[in-house]
Amino acid sequence: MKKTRKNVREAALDILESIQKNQAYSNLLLNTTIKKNEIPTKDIGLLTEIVYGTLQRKMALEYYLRPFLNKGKKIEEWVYILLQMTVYQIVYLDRIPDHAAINEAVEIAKKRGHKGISGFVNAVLRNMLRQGLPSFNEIQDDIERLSIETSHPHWLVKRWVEQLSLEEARKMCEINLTAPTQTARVNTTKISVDECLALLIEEGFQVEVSAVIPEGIKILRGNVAHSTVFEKGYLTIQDESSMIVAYALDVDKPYSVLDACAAPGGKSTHIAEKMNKEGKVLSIDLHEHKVKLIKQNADRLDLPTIETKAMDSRKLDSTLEAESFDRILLDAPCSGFGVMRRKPDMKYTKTEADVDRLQKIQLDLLTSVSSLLKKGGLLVYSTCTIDKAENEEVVEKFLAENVQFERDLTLAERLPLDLQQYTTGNELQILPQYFGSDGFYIAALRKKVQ
Ligand SMILES: C[S@@+](CC[C@H](N)C(=O)[O-])C[C@H]1O[C@@H](n2cnc3c(N)ncnc32)[C@H](O)[C@@H]1O
Repeated sequence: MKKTRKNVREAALDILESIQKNQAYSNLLLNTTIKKNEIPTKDIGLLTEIVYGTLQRKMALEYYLRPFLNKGKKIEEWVYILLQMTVYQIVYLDRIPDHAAINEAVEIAKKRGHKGISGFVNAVLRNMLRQGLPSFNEIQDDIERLSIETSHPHWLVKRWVEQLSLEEARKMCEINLTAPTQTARVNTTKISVDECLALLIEEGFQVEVSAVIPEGIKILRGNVAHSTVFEKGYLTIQDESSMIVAYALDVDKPYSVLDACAAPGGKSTHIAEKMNKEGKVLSIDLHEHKVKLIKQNADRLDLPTIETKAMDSRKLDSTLEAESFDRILLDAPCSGFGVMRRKPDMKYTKTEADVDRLQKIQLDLLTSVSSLLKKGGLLVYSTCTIDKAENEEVVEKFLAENVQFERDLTLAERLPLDLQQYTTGNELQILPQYFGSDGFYIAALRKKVQ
């Protein structure tokens, strides 16, 4: 039987439809669709852009389309998605002529549906071009306008405006619509930053040193996951904000460290590198398959001081010896609002109830691991979210119940100079707009000696 391959826009429509139906992850679907349809390398960029862009801007695209759709008339889901992805190309992709985007949409509608549907698609899109797009300024309410204009759910924007300010919320919503720059951490137990940069440049990558983390680098062109430098264990792909954690944990000596939520091992490996392969790091994660990833990374980076275990860190106090670790990191499971631009589908699936559910898990984890810390030891709590309920509130509640802990007010002193400005007492909140990293939160807590 002849295999029918789909072109870029048909493939994009398939992916967006699957995400809508099954809430499957966009990155996995992209990879399988590219393989299945043998999408040529030169078209992968466009496919990725249409899929991510349409997802990123979904609410704005719906707003643009609204005046041109008959309110009472139900349209099939795939037709609605086809319209959205075409409007995305018309409005946001300058290199695609409007008529080309419309013609492609009409062809897909004809092939998948019938003449009636293709006529409808053609009419809606051409009407829109003729009459122009509705302006967001027609929306009176600030929160609603920001929500629709930047395609973030209303409840989330409201929360951010209340917790930050309208201006900060706007900056964050806007940066969430842009593609992140790849960053990586040099394994300084194997190579210096300068040598690593030189090797990457030799391999054809465009790279520069991070402005905030001494061992961090920014990749301006290319994907270093496919480099020889990566294969040799000289690099870990990691966001700059995640690299701050090992600094906060103060691991300049060969300590005994517990990383209680460790997979895939980005922070465990950084800690082991910072201790220069001395001391020990016990890296635990709930899932066996994820623990394997930590092991793989530790092996690739040649870090034998990392030991891995699959366990529930809410129950560690019954298996590990009390007060046996100098340092404990709890990089907790969280809503991930700080990494939204990497996972745009998340915007439409998370709910406010998730935040409350997560706070309970975070507190349970924190309480459980706290008994394993030596007196005078340091406990770092971190998340890749920017929501106070999962950050400041968790820390406050934990401290209220655990009087043997106090805020460690020396956090700023341990951080690279340019990051110190973002700390308040024992806490650090990074918003993505500060220096283009993910949003991230860190709190440092000390177990009192007496
Ligand atoms: C934010 S991720 C950790 C990322 C990791 N620290 C890194 O830098 O690569 C949170 C991790 O917590 C794990 N996790 C969730 N609940 C857990 C539990 N009860 N016990 C241990 N690990 C858990 C998840 O499987 C997930 O891998």
